[in-house]
Amino acid sequence: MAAPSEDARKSARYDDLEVQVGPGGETHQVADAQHPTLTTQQGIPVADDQNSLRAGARGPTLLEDFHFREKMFHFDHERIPERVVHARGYGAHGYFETYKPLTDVTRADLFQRAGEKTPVFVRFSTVAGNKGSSDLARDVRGFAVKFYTKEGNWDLVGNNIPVFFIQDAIKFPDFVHSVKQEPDRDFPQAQSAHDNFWDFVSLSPESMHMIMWVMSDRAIPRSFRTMEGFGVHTFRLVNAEGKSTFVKFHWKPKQGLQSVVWNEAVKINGADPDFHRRDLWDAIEAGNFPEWELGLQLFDQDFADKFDFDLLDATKLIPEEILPVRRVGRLVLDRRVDNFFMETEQVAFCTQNVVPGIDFSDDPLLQGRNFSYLDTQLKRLGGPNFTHIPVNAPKCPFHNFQQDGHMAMRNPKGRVNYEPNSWSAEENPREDPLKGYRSYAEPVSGTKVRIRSETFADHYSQARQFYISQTPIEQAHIANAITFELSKVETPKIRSRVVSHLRNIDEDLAKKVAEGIRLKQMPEPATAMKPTRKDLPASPALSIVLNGPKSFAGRKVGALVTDGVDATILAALAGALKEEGAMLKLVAPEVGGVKDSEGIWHDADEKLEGGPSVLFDAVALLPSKAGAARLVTLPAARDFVADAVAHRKFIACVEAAEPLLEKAGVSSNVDAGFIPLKAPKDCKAFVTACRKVRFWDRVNAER
Ligand code: HEM
Repeated sequence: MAAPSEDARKSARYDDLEVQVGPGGETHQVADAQHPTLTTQQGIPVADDQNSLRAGARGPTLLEDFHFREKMFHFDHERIPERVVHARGYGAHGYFETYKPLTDVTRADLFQRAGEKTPVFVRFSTVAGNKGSSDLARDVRGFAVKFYTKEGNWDLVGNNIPVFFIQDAIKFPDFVHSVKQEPDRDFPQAQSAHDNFWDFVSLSPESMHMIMWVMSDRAIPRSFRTMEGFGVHTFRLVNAEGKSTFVKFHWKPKQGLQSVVWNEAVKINGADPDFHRRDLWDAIEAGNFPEWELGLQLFDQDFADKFDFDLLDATKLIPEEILPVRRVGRLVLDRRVDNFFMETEQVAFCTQNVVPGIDFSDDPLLQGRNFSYLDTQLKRLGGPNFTHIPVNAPKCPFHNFQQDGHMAMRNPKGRVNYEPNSWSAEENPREDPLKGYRSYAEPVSGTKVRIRSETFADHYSQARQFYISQTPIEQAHIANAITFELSKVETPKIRSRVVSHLRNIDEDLAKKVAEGIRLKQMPEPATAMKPTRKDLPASPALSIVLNGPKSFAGRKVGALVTDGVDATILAALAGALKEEGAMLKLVAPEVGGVKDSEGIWHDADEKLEGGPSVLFDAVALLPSKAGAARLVTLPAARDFVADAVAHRKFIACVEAAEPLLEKAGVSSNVDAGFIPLKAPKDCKAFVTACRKVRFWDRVNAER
């Protein structure tokens, strides 16, 4: 039998595409003017990427097939360890612009000139879940910013919550073990609603302030774009004269604060587990660049001495009403990554990456973090040279004598690799006492002890202050969240112990939770090292609802449409949203789209079953009469409406949608959150109403 020819290919057409097929029917696409030649990693041109080299068309694969070997070897080694915490994240590039020089408080180069733009890379993340977990987990969000300044990289590795669970870094492994999946069963994934977490919490009263925050809507943000960020610890700024000023860092979103409600979060996780990353990607692609202002709370030792709490304790914050936040610049994210792995996955933040003019405090949590990040990245990124990866490399000139190690890409040039030396060489850097980093000369002395300072012992006062600073709906959400989580805890003693701590925070909250989990007997309040201070006033800055957006810009309306949708209303709605800077997404029974009342075709953005109302900030019900008759037969259409009502969204509806409202069991529920669209001009009123984001006054709506 004649040997089969490798050239025996025929032309074939798959609808719009012309290809070649081999004798086995496999598709071949060949290099041409638009498509460069495929090569191996060694640059060798590849003739056939569909078939391995075999002894005969049906024979065994040959060991000499270097192309197959290289391709499979590389694939086999694609994975690297995920981060031990904050594994799931999403990043983007942008810049930071300084408003005014801050020479009075810091010599940090990026703060020296008004209008100076410093490139940044930002990575947002959840903490507990694995890399493939859902975005809307109830969790803290990481908010890590790498500033590529002219005097080196400064990493502000923060969170969207200004306090933390623990006071001393030595508890971090225990805390993280407790919140991640339980070790014997490896579940639950990305959830704190389980025994181990609440067991740890119930035995760690220092976590109570943070618990109030993570059980609040802060832990289920609508978008990375609508959350604040915080450096958490007290840091130091140091000016050219060596004077130190303490600082707390804040990021204030220009988009305003906005969160989802829990029932919505649960459903978003099913409908679109990538909700937050898609949102950031879409916003940047649409030119809708998210912005935050950098805020500083600046204070000196006198303020610290007079303040009610220890500024070295990361479970405490300074209310903005006591110490206003000075806004000093803006962060704009205007460029998505080119490649997720190269940038977002390989970026390595570290609290120890500080530049001249920025320094640490003795916060024992911060001190421990300073050790942890480099250590973990050595393992995660496989060697000490991860600063050679472009996303981690400084963008200013840099020179040192560090060399070799796995994957070294830029050893010093020339003969010199040590100093002092007597060579004059191409690359021969020297230290610079004037420009170089100098640690703040803080006098330090003390007895070597393992002891927690008594100044860290008040665990409840600020937890209470946070709770009383919330609006009633937000307080209800906190009570519901704790009730939900404790209902997943199987051990009754743990549930009861948590309530014993809540009694030290707010009796009414403790009662609501106790009733919610149907506790047989109310526990005594937990022994408190320091009694709860009830005189701390509410801080309105801590509420999300009181700090919502000023406009509907950057938000999305989901319009439920069918064939025959009123063309003038649809056009008016699109126009009003565009004017506001918001987006319109069409949801239709089929993804192919609908024909409007004037016979014009509109492609749909989502098929109804894949585009539930939880994905949108507000909805519009725009079916034709015949369309509504069809929608009432579709469960997904009824859920679309019922969920929008339950989640207290603004709902615009044409008259023809009435049967759908009725079928969803909500027609009797009509309130001022429903905006009838009788004429095109009503669309503007709808968009104006949407600026409030939610119609919180809807009675008994939430499920
Ligand atoms: C003792 C306490 C802490 C320790 C030991 C610790 C340790 C770690 C470790 C090992 C990572 C993974 C880093 C990597 O693989 O690149 C990480 C990530 C992170 N940590 Fe912490 N952490 C602590 C507390 C905190 C606190 C209080 C914050 C917020 C202020 C925070 C914010 C972050 C963020 C945002 C990331 C993700 C960085 C990224 O996006 O790559 N951590 N932390």
